[in-house]
Amino acid sequence: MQDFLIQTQHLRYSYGRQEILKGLDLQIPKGSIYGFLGPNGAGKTTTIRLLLGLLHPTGGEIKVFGKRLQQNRLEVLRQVGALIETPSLYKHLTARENLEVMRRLQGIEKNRVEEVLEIVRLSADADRLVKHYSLGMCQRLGIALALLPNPELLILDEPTNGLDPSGIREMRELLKDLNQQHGKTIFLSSHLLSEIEKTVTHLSIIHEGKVAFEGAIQELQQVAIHANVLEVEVTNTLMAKEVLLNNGLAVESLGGDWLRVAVQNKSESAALNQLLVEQGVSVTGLVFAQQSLEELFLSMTETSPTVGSISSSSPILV
Ligand SMILES: Nc1ncnc2c1ncn2[C@@H]1O[C@H](COP(=O)(O)OP(=O)(O)OP(=O)(O)O)[C@@H](O)[C@H]1O
Repeated sequence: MQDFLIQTQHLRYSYGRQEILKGLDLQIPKGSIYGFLGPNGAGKTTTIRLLLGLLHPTGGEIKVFGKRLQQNRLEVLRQVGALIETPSLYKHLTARENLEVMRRLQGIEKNRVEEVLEIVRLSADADRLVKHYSLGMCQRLGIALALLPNPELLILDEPTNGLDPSGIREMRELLKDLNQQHGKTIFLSSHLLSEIEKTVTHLSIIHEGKVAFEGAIQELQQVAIHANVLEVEVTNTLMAKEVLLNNGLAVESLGGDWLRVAVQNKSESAALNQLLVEQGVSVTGLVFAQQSLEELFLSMTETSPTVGSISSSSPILV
């Protein structure tokens, strides 16, 4: 049976009357790099605060390492390293001094400072003042601080937010290294699939307080492969739309003489063409388009799903 380091069941949270999480079910496999994805304001930081016991759920349950968080908070959180938004650092101290302060406070052995500096690749800059660090270096120092007690699980809130492309690349490499060489399970949030799709092994997508997708990245890629659309140019869009709708197809106007129709695969273009011609509509253009992962993510998190959106109720071509 798969071992999950974090499990939430029907997790609910409200700020006053605003219900942010409406029954969130998450399962984070041990050994994974798990991306927690959702648009701005979806409730990612709120979920992370709940996972760290900084907020209390209004409903549902959280288990970390198989134990109920509320009853075992201190014991459980000892094995969790976290970075929420930008790390709190002493800017007038060096990286080594920042780590040293935390090491002493937590009663950790001295050589751990050198180890974590090496892991986050800051050894060469360890004696520079943090106020001269780039944002990417500050983020890596934040991760080094979280790593001091050698936790099994890391929870990171948007660790690539605001980083330039080279900072994002360094962060990706660091996360993979932490996972593969140091055995850490990593839960990270992001609002951009493109930033994390090369890094994560698993992910979930939240939309309107619930999970719209959860699974391995390959499963999402499979969904995208099957999420095809046909773009059709016709002489009479009104009539074409009626024919397609009458045949149970999801149709969207693209402007001009073009319509977009959801299909299962390329071979269905011929059937659609025939259907329109038989009903007296001339087809002057047909383009088959496969959704990218990013388009799939956007369609899953749009307020009203469109033709390209994927759900078990997505219409399928005859
Ligand atoms: N302390 C608070 N009091 C009231 N509402 C809040 C508070 N914190 C967050 N919210 C609201 O809860 C919703 C979710 O916020 P949250 O920060 O969890 O989203 P997020 O997915 O992390 O977004 P972002 O990517 O923008 O950080 C938003 O509508 C936000 O305005």
